[in-house]
This record gives sequence, C-alpha cells and structure tokens, in this order.
Amino acid sequence: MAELSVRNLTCTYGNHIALNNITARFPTGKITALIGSNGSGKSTLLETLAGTLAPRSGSINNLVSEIAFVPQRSHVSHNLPITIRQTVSMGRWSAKKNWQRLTAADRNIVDSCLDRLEISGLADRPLGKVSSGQRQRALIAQGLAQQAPLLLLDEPLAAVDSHAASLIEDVINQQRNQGTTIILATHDLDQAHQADQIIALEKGIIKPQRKATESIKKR
Ligand SMILES: Nc1ncnc2c1ncn2[C@@H]1O[C@H](COP(=O)(O)OP(=O)(O)OP(=O)(O)O)[C@@H](O)[C@H]1O
Repeated sequence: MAELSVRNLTCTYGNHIALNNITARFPTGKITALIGSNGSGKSTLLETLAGTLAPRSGSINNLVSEIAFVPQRSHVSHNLPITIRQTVSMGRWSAKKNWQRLTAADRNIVDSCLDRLEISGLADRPLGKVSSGQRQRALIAQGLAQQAPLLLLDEPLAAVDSHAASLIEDVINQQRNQGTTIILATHDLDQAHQADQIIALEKGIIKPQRKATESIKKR
C-alpha cells in the first residue's frame, strides 16, 4: 500500500480556516497520533481523510477505498433500536454489496471484535442503553469489524476507564502489527508517545516535529 499523504491541504467551515495549508505523510502500517488543543484541527483532518468533509484546496494522495472511521460521538438516543451486536455488524455490512446477508465468516469476525473489546456480554443490549465508555468500545469494535487497511480513530480513549483504555491501546497495537495504517486523534499524551509518529496541530497548522516532541515532554 503506497504511503498516504496530504499536500497543501486547506479545510474551511464557511470563512473559518480549520486546516491551513498542511502537508503530512502517514506511514503505511504505522500509528500516527494527532495531538493539539481543542479546536486545533484534529477532527477536521480525520473527517477530510474519511471523506465526510471536502477540502477547500490541496490534495490527498494514495487514499485507499476502504476506510474505517470511528468519529467522536458522545450521545446516542436512549430509544435507538439497535443492539451492540448490530452496531458491530454494521462494520461488515459496509463491505457488502446490495445489503447481502452476513455470512458465517462475517458473524465470526463480529464475535471476535466483540470479544476483543470485551463487550460480548453486552451484545444484546441496546446501544443507547449502555454507558458512554461501553458505547465507545462498541464503536471501536465496529471499526475493527470493517477490516479496512486504514483505521481513523477520533479520541478512542475518551470516556473509557483505565482498564478499557489499556484494552483499546492493545487492540490498536495489534492492528498496527497486522499492517493496518492507523491515524488517531488523542489528548492522552501516554497514548501519543506509543505512536510511531506524532503530528502536533495548533490553530490549523502543523507545529515543527522537534517542538511538538518538546511540548509533549514538558507536560
Ligand atoms: N461544523 C463546524 N462548523 C464550523 N466550525 C467548525 C465546525 N467543526 C469544527 N469547527 C472549527 O474548526 C476548528 C477545528 O476544529 P476541530 O473539531 O477539527 O478541532 P479538534 O482539534 O478536533 O478539537 P477537539 O480537541 O476539541 O476535538 C475549530 O476552530 C472549530 O471551532
């Protein structure tokens, strides 16, 4: 898989410039951590790579067609009629044409993802009636179930306890070891340190790497 990169990428919301002419490379089969304060542009970059936001200018190069994106979500209606298992199964449906039925192999993948995130016991519970940390694990399991070569995670450790955080970190490392390219936004500096590359954003631009590393060490 050729290396994913962005060149002179600018993204705006109306007149507001959220990403200002950034150029970056995302090594294949490695973890890139995006860090930066609130509003620095991390989610905007992930959404642009995921294709849910169109850039104003610049290019995205070598983007694969299958992308698993786990966005930042905080609220789901209590009445949403979908179970945790169905939520994770949606990761398999994305690879199907014309809403074909899931095969036994698909169901095994779903079971394995539920198991890896330790939510098998919650599989039949409605997504809207579990805790936000449990929901976060379900959404990550959905992303894993896609088995896409590119996995985008927006604050995967938000809302989870320390056990779940280390579980999610292990899962992310396992995915990287299997060759998945991972780009994640995080405010957790321990998690950023475990990444292969750190990109520090500030007001929509990339801080030079040396300074980015220094700023992490100081905190
Ligand atoms: N839907 C939107 N409409 C208008 N402006 C937006 C929108 N989403 C984000 N922005 C603005 O774009 C900039 C980048 O926001 P973004 O969400 O990418 O930051 P972030 O680094 O992910 O922040 P956080 O750490 O809080 O999640 C901010 O100034 C933000 O206010």
